[in-house]
Amino acid sequence: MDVTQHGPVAILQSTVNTALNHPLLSLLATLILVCVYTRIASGIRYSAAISNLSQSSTGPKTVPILPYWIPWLGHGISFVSGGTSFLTREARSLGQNGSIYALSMANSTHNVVTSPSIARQILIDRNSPITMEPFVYHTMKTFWDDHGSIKAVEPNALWNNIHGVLTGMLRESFVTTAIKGTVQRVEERTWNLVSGSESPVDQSSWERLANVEIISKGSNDDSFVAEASLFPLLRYFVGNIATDVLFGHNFIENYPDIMQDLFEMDSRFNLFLAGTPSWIPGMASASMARERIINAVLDHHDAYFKYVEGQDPGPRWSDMSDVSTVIADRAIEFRKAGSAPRGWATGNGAILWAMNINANPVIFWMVRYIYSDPTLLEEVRREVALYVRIKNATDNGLPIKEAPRLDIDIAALWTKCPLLKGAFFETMRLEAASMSYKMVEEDFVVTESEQDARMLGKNEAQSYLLRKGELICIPHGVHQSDEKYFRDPERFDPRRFWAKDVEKDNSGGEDVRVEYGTMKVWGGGKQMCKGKTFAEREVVLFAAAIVMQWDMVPVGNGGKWVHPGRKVGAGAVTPVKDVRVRLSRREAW
Ligand code: HEM
Repeated sequence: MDVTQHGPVAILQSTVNTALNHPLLSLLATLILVCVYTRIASGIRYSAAISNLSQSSTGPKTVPILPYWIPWLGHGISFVSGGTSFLTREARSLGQNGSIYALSMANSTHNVVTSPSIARQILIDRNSPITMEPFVYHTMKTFWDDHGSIKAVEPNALWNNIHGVLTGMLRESFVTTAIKGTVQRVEERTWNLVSGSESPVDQSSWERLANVEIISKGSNDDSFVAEASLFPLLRYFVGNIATDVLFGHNFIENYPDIMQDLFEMDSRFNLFLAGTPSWIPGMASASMARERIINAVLDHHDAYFKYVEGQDPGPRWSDMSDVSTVIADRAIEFRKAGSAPRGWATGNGAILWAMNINANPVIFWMVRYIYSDPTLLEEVRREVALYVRIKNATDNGLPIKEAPRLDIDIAALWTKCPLLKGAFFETMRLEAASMSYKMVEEDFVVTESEQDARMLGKNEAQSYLLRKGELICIPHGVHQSDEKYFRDPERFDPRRFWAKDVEKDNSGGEDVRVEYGTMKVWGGGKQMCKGKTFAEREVVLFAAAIVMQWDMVPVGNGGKWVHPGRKVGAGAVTPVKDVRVRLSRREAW
């Protein structure tokens, strides 16, 4: 048909006919048109917001939403797949306007804050009208599949009594007991991080998961050389002790594979959060692991309730006296609030998860960084030698002697070892790209500091309006890798966080202060990391013990330590490549 002869009606009719004859092609064309329209409309809106930012009018500015192609979903795919790397790229490409920008995802606005002064105002200022509650409900529903049991708990009981127990984790009473138990286990077990047993049957779970292989048996029982995959070795060694400290030794004995399930479930964190159903390929194994964790915690709590009521919880739970106060008190508060069992199982499972997803990889990275620099290794060993000693067991007169153990002064490791502490802070800067997520409860204005504005090359500080119902995402890793704040950001510098007056210090290190500065790796506000005080001691404890007890060199790469790449997840990054190392025990120093 010659449409030029028949006008607009004929054109429309012809289009409809073509669409009916080629439905798939038409659908595709419509989708492309919708995406192009979305990109143009969001681009125009973005340009208007940017030009408004550059005008010197007073009053708060609108946060520019980056342009996007796909309606409703917006930046969702890039965010889920790229995480902090994607957010960093966008922030850097915005130059002067990079202190705060917004993404559109699932039809809501997510304000991404990269300026440390705005982050501080949101996290620390108690008057900021922000909440994390919707995000917690969402995480419990999608990641933990709580069947709505957390939402069903009366809010006052949930946010005051049950959540309030977590605040106790920051108190000395919790930290002292939990750290004392951790120190004791590290003192006893570091000797057998690699036991020397060749058969997997005699090896511990972390040795089996790290594929420990004995390379040379040595001249006596203790001196051997072994190869292991360092990341699983440390992740599971730490996880085993941490779980024991949190849930008690019966739990880890009854559920020795719980850590594997936890990390399996965690490997799909972003996909769970995006609402991906468990029948989608690749999700089944993580969903089954989640169900096993929930059932394990249910079993544990069932026994614990019997134990506190003076009933017999059965032979598998013969000693529940070492369940930590945080798990015990929360279980009891959940029950008092009338929660369904799935509520306390997922709620306390989440504590186990929070305890292991950051600290364990951080310990791996810290150990790797220290060994990869022979001078640093030597300096750290010299610094901690007084506080991590080796004690031979007293002769019991039997043919099989008890293994030597460490004797660790944890208080001194934290207060008198600035190099160790500095290496910990620097490891977190590079490898713990944590994220704080909040929701705005009322419209409010945030303002960057003059100093942050200058850092971005602006003449004056700017204020931004955040609107009720919008979300705030603070990706701490974007700031932690910003060369404006951390010179030569890719370089590992264990003295970077030493306070400025260190040059005047003549004490040989003891009086050096190590400060977080603008780094807010623990988040902040009501939902700040409750494990902070514990984790600070835990990380330096494990790192110091391993560094003193073991020698290690990498296998492959010509014996050089090569960065294994970063896999982004919910917590600290994990290595992309296997880090295979050769270990031998140090028996004296
Ligand atoms: C290096 C290790 C760790 C890092 C970097 C870290 C970081 C974080 C961050 C960024 C948050 C969210 C804060 C926010 O949204 O503002 C958080 C929450 C939390 N962390 Fe940690 N964490 C670590 C270790 C631990 C450990 C060892 C425990 C347990 C003993 C723990 C328990 C928790 C809990 C319970 C929450 C939730 C707090 C709440 O909802 O009130 N964390 N952590």
